[in-house]
Amino acid sequence: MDINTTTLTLLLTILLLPIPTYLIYTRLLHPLYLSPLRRIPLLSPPLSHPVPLPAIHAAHAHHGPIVRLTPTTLSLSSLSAARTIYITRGGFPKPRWWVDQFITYGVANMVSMSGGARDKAHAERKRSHGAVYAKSFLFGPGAAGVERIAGRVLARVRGVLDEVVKREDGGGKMDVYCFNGAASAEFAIGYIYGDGFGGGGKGETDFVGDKGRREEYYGNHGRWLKGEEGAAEAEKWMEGFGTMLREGTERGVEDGRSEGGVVFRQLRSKGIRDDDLSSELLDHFVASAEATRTTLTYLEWEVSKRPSLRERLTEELRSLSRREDTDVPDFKQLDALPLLDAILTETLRVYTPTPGPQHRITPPEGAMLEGYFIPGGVEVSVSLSVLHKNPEVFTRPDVWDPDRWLVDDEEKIAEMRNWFWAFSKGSRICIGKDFALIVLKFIIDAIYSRYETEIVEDDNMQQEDRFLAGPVSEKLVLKFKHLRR
Ligand code: HEM
Repeated sequence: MDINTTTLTLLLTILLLPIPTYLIYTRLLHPLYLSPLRRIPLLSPPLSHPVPLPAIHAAHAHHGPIVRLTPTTLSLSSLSAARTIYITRGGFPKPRWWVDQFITYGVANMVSMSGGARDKAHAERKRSHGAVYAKSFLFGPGAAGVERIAGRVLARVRGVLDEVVKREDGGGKMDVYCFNGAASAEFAIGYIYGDGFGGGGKGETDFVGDKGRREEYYGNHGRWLKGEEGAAEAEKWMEGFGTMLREGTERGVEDGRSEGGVVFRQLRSKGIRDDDLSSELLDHFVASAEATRTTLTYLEWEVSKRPSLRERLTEELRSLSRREDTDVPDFKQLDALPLLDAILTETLRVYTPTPGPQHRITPPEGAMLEGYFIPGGVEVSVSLSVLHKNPEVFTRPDVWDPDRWLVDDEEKIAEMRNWFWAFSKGSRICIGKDFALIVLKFIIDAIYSRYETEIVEDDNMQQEDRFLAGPVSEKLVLKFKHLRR
């Protein structure tokens, strides 16, 4: 060995030695002997972040209510841990890497704020929405506006479905995934931005009637949410779309053509303007356009497999009183229908639109979880579908069975409701929960009070493993047939 080779070997050893040392320390010594979390079972073999949802389910089935998914991140599955993490004293904040993914226009909106007991900005932003999404408003002072939007949107939904049924070539067949999104998106546009949109005129949205328009929107929406190739351009497109809606609404208000949507007016009254306003409103719109289409699509899929359940649902829907001019049902009655509510709740339980980990970080003073002291700054989460598939609470948890919500046992129903977290709970509870539920019920009524549905194509209907989890195929083809009145 000459001097050059020796020097080179020495140099390489000095340079490369830290790598195995680092790996041995972080993968072996620290997690096994030094970490304050070392007594908590560690997923084996260790997977890297993010851990697939099926592996999280399996880890809890094997190790119980607390498990280390990676040496430094914890998953929990008990109701008491969920309450500590998300509810008690405002819950824990979200980690920075997580909220940063939801920033649009370079400004933090409600979703992209950390939250938790110390984040006054999040609490303030949530308060600035006032009561506009609360059930007491939607069913009280806001009811006339909701009914007006329902009359317009549902007439279009029925119009498109009637066309589909009549069409000789298609024989009643339609891919409903995108269409479902369009129907709920139109409700959201009306409520958030106002009646000036969705009329089908120039510059308006008409997602229900205009297939090209909704496909253009959902193409960008999907690429952006999934972070796929082209995500940066898609984000720009989405921001342009949000600005177009916000500025169009402002112009409509200025020249007296529109009074602006309920949410737009509320946020403007709190001084929220420009990109800040665009960002907040766009976020609500995206939430409406995504989570509701997942729910509607799985609901239609399950109902289409069960003709006798569909008959029960139709009978229930046909018992409603309706407005003669618009056919919109009385929505207090609609909201109180037991079978409809059971079918919707069961769909949200089994096919939770956000089934995976709801990431949080322990506060600086640390916290007790499942009998362990967890120091501050540790990433913890509960996966909503892990709560929803607890076999001790939900018998045969993977089976979609709406009748489980109709048993004559108040205690059992209360227990299941406690474990039902589709909209999360605590300070980060979905602000659009009651709006989403009534919109979904309106659309289900527009379909199943008039049509029966049959499955034509349902390949790859399993949920994607991502935060907003629709069907892998992004497609469900149904055949619609008119029911006799
Ligand atoms: C089936 C429909 C829906 C489901 C299952 C759903 C579910 C959720 C969940 C689980 C969260 C908590 C997320 C987290 O903590 O990171 C959330 C938050 C949120 N949702 Fe929804 N959502 C739905 C529809 C809607 C609609 C229609 C809107 C608006 C009109 C909306 C607006 C929001 C907003 C703004 C937040 C953030 C709240 C906060 O940061 O405090 N969602 N939603």
